[in-house]
Amino acid sequence: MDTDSSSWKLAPAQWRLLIDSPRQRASRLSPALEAAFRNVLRRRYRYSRSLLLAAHALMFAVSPLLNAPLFEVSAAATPFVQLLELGLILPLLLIAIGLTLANVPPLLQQSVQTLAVIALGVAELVLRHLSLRGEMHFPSQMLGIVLVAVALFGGFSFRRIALGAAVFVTLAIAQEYRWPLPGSSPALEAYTLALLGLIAILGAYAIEVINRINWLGYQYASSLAKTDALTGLSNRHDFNRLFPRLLQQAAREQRGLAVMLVDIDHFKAINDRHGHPFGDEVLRQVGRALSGRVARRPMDLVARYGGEELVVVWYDLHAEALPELAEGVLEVIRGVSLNLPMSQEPLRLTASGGCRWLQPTREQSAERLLREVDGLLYQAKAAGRNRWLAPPLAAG
Ligand SMILES: Nc1nc2c(ncn2[C@@H]2O[C@H](COP(=O)(O)OP(=O)(O)OP(=O)(O)O)[C@@H](O)[C@H]2O)c(=O)[nH]1
Repeated sequence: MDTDSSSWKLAPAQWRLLIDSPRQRASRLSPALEAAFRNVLRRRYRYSRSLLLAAHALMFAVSPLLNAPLFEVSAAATPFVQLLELGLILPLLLIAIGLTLANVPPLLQQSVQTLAVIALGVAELVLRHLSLRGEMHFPSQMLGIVLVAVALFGGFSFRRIALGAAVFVTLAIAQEYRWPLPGSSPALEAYTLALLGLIAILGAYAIEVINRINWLGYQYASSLAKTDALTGLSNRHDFNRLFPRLLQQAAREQRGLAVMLVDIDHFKAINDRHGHPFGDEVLRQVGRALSGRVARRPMDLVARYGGEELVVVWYDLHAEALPELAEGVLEVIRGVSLNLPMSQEPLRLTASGGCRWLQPTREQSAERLLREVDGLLYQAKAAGRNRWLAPPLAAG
């Protein structure tokens, strides 16, 4: 389940704000959001980065065939060039490709890939250096092409690309001036390299902004799909998705868990006497009061189960803690402060609940558990409302 998202879960309106803010779209988000965004990019670029590395690996693998006829490597430089291509860069690229496709920690994957790309850049500079010293032919444009390819298909952050490109292009231009090729213009080489460097940097920036907008849009849409528009709590759909997974996780980890169904008392009368919009406002205020006040831990759930019915789940809970927490939920609802529309008298709001603590087994059915808790809620209503009921040991 997406429990890792709990530290950066935002309400739909907050995502909307981020989408509407040009600054947030284009530059960095808060550290937690930025880390989540980067994680997604890392996964998304896994294959394109592998293909990029594979294309270069192929280039280096066939290089022994091309060194003499195409690059015209001198006899003296051949052993060194072959060692660089086959002994150093090719193995590093192959390891980086292997790690990309294997299931290893993302940090290790990323570090090796970054190392492979840096080594690739250094190799290109060395080959061009040999070319400037008359040991082989290796056009300076090759450096720019590799840089653009890495910037567009590598999925590296814009900042890294900008820094890497600046260093790479500066070094490349410096050597063009330091060892100018007879008959060629270092200024023209520098111009081409600088232009390709600029394309790489601007391309990486544009891609990052587009990715960021897409990611924010996806987060906005998915938070809308999970949130009840009136109360701002999770909706039934999201609850139905998460609750069975939570039961399974509790069974796996042998954790206790409690579930409570809560129903606002005499809500029909509130609607009938004071109008549907006022009923809506009551639900809105109940949602606002509950969110962030009850079941606040990352794995807990608070959702609108239906009409004026809510559901709360506490994960990793001891049985003895339930009475106080269940009473706390009813107390938060009692504390909702609203004046009646006509008389301006304070509304007296109460709710009833049915709850149960359990340590689930793998066979535990979510539906059966909810039916059982619903039965207790029904009994709490029948017993006079404004109370919660649980199976005998923890009854309140
Ligand atoms: N304003 C408003 N009312 C809703 C909404 N969803 C459900 N309701 C109303 O909630 C009321 C629920 O009433 P009942 O299920 O009969 O129960 P009750 O009046 O709360 O009585 P008890 O549950 O027995 O205490 C119905 O009148 C529904 O129309 C909503 O989104 N907004």
